[in-house]
Amino acid sequence: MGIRLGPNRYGKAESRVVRIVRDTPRHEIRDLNVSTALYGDFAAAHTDGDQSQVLPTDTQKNTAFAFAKKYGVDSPEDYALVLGRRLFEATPAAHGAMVKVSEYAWDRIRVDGSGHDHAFVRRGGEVRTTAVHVSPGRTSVDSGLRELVVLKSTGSEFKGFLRDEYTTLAEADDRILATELQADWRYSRFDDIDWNASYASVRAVLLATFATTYSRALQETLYLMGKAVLEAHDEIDLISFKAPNKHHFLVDLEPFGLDNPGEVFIAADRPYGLIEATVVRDGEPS
Ligand SMILES: O=c1[nH]c(=O)c2[nH]c(=O)[nH]c2[nH]1
Repeated sequence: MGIRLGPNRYGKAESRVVRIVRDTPRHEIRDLNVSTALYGDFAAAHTDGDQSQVLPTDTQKNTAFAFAKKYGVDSPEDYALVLGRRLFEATPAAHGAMVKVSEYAWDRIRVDGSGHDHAFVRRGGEVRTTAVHVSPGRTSVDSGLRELVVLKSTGSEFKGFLRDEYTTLAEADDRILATELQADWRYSRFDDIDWNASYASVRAVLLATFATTYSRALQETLYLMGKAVLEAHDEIDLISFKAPNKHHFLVDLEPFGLDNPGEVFIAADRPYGLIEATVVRDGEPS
């Protein structure tokens, strides 16, 4: 029985690239975690110890830093596209290059009512992401966010569910709905997109929809959020969610002679329901 090399790729993971724009006293900061990978005809490196076609991961890392200087970081997407194209073109054996970027946001520290020129505080909350794939047939851009933690203290129920002999869950007419949202959306085109504006708008649509729609289940809320994004953004044809249901259980305060009409909860960290869904524009492959 023969043995052969299966799928493989290689690259530099998690280069922490911080770009400061300091052309004026008012500095700007972009803080990125960059991972690159190449795939293609790299069999000889695995089977013959032949590195002649291997662009070192060290070079990939160097390019990530050099391009932050050379081209700046207008958006994670623009940066990932130019980096991905370069790595692909620099490596004849490559069939494709992938660049993944997570961006950590910083806000200006407010002093006497205005934002400081060069002192920043890391914004809590979500991480912005993009994944760019460069290959001869197709370039794709998937952007998204992670760790967007949201909660609504009413406007959510869960009832009418299937029951069997192991079901103990009580129907909930009015519960807390909370999740730590992961969303990834796919751009159908990428030549004329204002990436930063598109990100800000998708985020705003997700939050507004979460806030203003009544929830009969997290599944319904995810679907409504995805639908709202696709309705508002014709440049996006698919959005996927991964949403842990961060359960909040009402605490029984009766032993202490206290009532508890939806006021005191225990936030359970695990286990959690994990709801995943993709919302797709009609006619698009999912
Ligand atoms: O929104 C919910 N969806 C479920 O599928 C589910 N299952 C469960 O126990 N609680 C919930 N809540």
